[in-house]
Amino acid sequence: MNIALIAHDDKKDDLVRFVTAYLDIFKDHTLFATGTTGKRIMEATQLSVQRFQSGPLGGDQEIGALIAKKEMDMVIFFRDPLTAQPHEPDVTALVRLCDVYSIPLATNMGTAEVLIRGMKYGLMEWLEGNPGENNES
Ligand SMILES: O=C(CO)COP(=O)(O)O
Repeated sequence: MNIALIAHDDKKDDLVRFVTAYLDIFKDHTLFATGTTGKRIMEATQLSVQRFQSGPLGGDQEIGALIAKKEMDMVIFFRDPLTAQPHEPDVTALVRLCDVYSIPLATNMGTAEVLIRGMKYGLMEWLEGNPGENNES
C-alpha cells in the first residue's frame, strides 16, 4: 500500500515513535511524507520515504494530488489542534480529498492505532489496488 505520513511540528516526535513501534508493518509498504516529517522518519529508522515539499511550501497539496490520481491508499496525519498553521487551507484541502476518495485518514494517534492494527489483520484488503474505486464517476 502507498501510505502518506505527515505531522505538524509538535506531533513529529509522536509520529516518529509510532512509525518506530510499527516498523515491521511500515517496512512492507511504500511510504510518502511531507519534507520535514519524512526527514525525521528516515533519520530515526532505516525506512525509505519519498519526500515532498514541506507542508507550508506545498507538501500537503502534493500528497493531495496523489490522492486525486488514486495513487494513495492511506494517510496518517498527526495534526496539531492547538497551533495555527499558515497553510491551514492546504490541510483542509488534503482532508477533504481523503473524504472525496474515501481514503482512510488518521489525524491522531488513537485512530492511527486502529488503522495500523486493521492493516495487520488484513482489514484493508478491500482497498488494495483500488484507491478511490468507490468514487469512480
Ligand atoms: O506542515 C505539515 C503538514 O501540514 C508538515 O510539513 P513538514 O513535514 O514539512 O513539517
